[in-house]
Amino acid sequence: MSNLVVGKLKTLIREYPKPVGIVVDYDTTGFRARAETLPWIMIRIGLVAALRSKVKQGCVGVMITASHNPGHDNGIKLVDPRGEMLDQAWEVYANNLCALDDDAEVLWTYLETLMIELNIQPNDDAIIGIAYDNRESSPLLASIVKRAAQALHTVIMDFELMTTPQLHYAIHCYNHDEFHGRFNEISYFEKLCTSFQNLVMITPSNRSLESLAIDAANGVGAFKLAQIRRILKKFIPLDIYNDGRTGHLNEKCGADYVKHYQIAPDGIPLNHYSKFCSIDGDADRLIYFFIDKNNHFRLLDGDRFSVLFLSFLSLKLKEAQLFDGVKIGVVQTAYSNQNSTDYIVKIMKVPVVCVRSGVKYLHHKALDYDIGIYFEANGHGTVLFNDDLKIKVKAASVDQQRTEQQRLAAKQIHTFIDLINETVGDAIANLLATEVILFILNMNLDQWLALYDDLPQRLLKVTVRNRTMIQTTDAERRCTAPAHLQDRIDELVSKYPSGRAFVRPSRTEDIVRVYAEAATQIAADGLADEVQKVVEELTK
Ligand SMILES: CC(=O)N[C@H]1[C@@H](OP(=O)(O)O)O[C@H](CO)[C@@H](O)[C@@H]1O
Ligand SMILES: [Mg+2]
Repeated sequence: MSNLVVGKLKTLIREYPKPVGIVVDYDTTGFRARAETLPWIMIRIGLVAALRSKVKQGCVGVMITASHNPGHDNGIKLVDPRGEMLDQAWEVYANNLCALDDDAEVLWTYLETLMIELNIQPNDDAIIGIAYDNRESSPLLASIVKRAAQALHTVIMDFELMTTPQLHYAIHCYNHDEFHGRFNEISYFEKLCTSFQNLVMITPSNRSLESLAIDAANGVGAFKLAQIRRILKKFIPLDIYNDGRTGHLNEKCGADYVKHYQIAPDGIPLNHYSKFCSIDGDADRLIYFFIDKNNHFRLLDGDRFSVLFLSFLSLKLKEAQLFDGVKIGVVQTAYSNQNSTDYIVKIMKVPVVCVRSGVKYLHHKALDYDIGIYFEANGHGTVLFNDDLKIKVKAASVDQQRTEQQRLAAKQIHTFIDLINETVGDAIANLLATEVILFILNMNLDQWLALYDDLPQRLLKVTVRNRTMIQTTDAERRCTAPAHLQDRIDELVSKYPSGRAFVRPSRTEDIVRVYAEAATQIAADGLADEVQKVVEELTK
């Protein structure tokens, strides 16, 4: 066995050597970099995926994508058998393998030690499901992962072109008894579309749903949305722009661009619609926007989804007489607008917890609730419902002791749960969920926006010599290094009414992010600029 594996690894290493002196770090988004620098990493991740599958005795997912990064970048991340992100302990193994010398014997020695430690045999069964986005570099990178995993006796399921949330869901299905190891794309779309249609049909109304213009970032989501559009054409007109046929991936379009620059994307006819949304390159982020009557661009970001989904679920729980006794909570990050937090806590009387950025931290915290709603401000998030809650809601929907209105509300929640991808935030599922909530609550985007006013904010990218000089604590809201940085930020913030600012190193780009909020846009910009200067001074 060992000779065979070492032989295969030797061939792979010869084809895709590790550049000298390179150091990489697997974090919440996996590995991400210029595509041409990634092949050697694919070898290591293929091996980690195979071992993870052997340990868990289940199918592990491998997604090749760099999400909202430019088309020349790519990346890789692993999905655990329950459809969730890779267990953090395994990030260490991935990093260790990447740190080793580029030598097949050395890699094999490490793998052998790990297998003994984890009590697995080299020829234990392993299976991985692999998918990629529509970047040019994706098929080659996927082929390297497959070859490395196959060196450790791994069966490969090749899903080819898929969104990140689709892969998470596919892996969940594969490992879940009720799906008998089966997943197919059509059944996933049917699940989403059927729950959407059912929600529209059971809701008494004589209105119809207005067209939605979707900016698909020229990414993989465009191809998938085209299938949803076809199935739902009698229920809602979905018009897809930046559909990947001519434009470049994430270039002046997509959820990250629109959120970051707070402007409309290129390639979408702004005069023809009253509502728009943007998804990102791998379709796990969503944001909405519209042009108001004064011709101003108005953004509805992740915080707004938390508020909208919470409003809908609280209302329906109350109507179904189920609200008391249900533990409902919202998870946010430091990037959430303070006014959204205040609205949820003070007006809606629902607790909010702040965790560090990166969806896996939000997801983990949301599991503490019967209904845990989590969204990053950038539009990545979902809702988690625990099993007891699901049983309670289903029972209430057919309980003849309840009034028709109570049963209907329970049925609306029950059907809504089916529309949500609970494994990870799914832009396509969330877009349908948003549309149906707006329909049920009879709200337009103006009314949704009017629930609260955002505090003006500014987000800056600052290039520094070494971003790891900046260290943080308290859900990344305060700095512990370099010395005096936090005191200087506190001093600046105290000059601004409703001021708030923090600094943290990005985990996906080689930059430091500065965030500032204040009572006016001029003040938020001023605070952000002042904090940027302090960061530059103290990291020289
Ligand atoms: C301010 C911001 O949007 N940060 C994003 C960004 O992480 P950074 O570590 O800030 O680069 O990308 C992550 C992955 O998509 C996402 O989880 C996170 O929220
Ligand atoms: Mg993404």
